[in-house]
Amino acid sequence: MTQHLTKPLLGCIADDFTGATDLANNLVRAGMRTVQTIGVPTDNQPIDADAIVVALKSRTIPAQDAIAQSLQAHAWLKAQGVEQIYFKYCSTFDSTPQGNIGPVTEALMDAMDGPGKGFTIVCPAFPENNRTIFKGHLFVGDVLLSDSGMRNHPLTPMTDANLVRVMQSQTQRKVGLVEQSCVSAGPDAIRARFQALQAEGVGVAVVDAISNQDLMHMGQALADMPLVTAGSGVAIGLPQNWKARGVLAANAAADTLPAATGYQAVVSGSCSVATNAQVLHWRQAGKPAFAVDPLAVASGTDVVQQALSWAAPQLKDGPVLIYATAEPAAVKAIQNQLGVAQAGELVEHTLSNIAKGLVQAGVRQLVVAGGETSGAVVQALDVERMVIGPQIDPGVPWTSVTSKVCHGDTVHVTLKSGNFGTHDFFEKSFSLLK
Ligand SMILES: Nc1ncnc2c1ncn2[C@@H]1O[C@H](COP(=O)(O)OP(=O)(O)OP(=O)(O)O)[C@@H](O)[C@H]1O
Ligand SMILES: O=C(O)[C@@H](O)C(=O)CO
Repeated sequence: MTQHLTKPLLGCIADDFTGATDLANNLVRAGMRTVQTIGVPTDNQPIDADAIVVALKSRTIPAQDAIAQSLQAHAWLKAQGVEQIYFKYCSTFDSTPQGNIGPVTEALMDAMDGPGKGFTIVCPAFPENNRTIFKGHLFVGDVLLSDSGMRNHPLTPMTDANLVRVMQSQTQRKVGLVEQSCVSAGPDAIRARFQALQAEGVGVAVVDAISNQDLMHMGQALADMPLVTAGSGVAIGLPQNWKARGVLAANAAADTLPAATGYQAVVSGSCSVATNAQVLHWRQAGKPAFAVDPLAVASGTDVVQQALSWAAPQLKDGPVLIYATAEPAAVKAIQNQLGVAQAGELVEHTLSNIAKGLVQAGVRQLVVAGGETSGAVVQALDVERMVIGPQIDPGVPWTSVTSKVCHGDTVHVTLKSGNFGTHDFFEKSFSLLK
């Protein structure tokens, strides 16, 4: 008997791994059966899902490489038959003056065909996680992006909150703005504004959003846009379009994972404000924690072995934390000695080897903090796909993976974006799996 597969409707390209699970989480919660792949699959086997998220690690690599990988993902998704492409970046618009958000957006726009190909939006808003956009300015909680902890990010310091200006500095296309007063007026007003902007020669519109209601309005106005570029928030407004057309069944959130087994560990390479608070909370509770010193690694000490030998005898007693997380001044001092990219890579390499060793030692519930760190860890675990499970905090679900480093066993993994999660996130994650 021929098996009937549903053709995927939405194809997503995420520029980091935590961002990919964040997006997949929002799609699953909005009723789309979602599959997340690690990198671009090497075969063209049809995937039975409503949405596919291809997770790349392209946020901070050279722009030309990010473009090449994103175009490859785009071609693969198109071959799967998706109707709409979604380029997912960070809710804090993490990028450098060289990109990669602008260059990748332009390359994807060039690759589009059909009506609407010359126009797209930019919208990192995610109100549930306190990322809002007003008059083109991105707020993190109560402060402008440029006054938030993001100004000290180790790889992508964000020092300008004006998204029109930031995006314009990364793209040849003219950037315009759809203000919140228009967004709150509803989908017709937004569509009219899109047309007016296009008539003025605008190719990319930053769209304000301060609430989920704004995102739902925007979602309707995006129904026919072939390429959407956004954080994960905009995704909550898209499924309604397919539901209205009767091509998306009402799925109860498909977030059931197999039962969790094995030891528990946290590996943290994020230096964001929220992660620093989470590490502090863990340490202040007297729970086992091992600090990775990047300078020791650089001087040739086998820190991976040290960390694994430290962890081995205590894994049976409960979760352990291994972290390189540090406050901005300490990170700066390390970067001054090692170089920014070199320090980042060194720490990612160390933490991913530690994560691999922990899984080989029997860890089957693993919390990873930090987008770049998560990318390195998931690659080290040799994983092809992630199944999305229940949400721990907005933007962060548990997932389950099949890892080749433990002979195909199931490992429960959560990839926590740097600035997501409450201060007790690590403890809460494990209690949720029980
Ligand atoms: N002590 C340290 N000194 C220098 N660099 C560090 C240190 N600890 C971590 N790093 C590097 O800082 C970078 C942190 O980026 P990562 O994406 O993992 O976290 P994040 O930016 O907080 O998360 P997200 O991208 O999800 O917001 C990584 O490249 C990591 O290797
Ligand atoms: O959008 C966010 O903030 C996250 O999904 C992310 O991309 C962090 O790396």
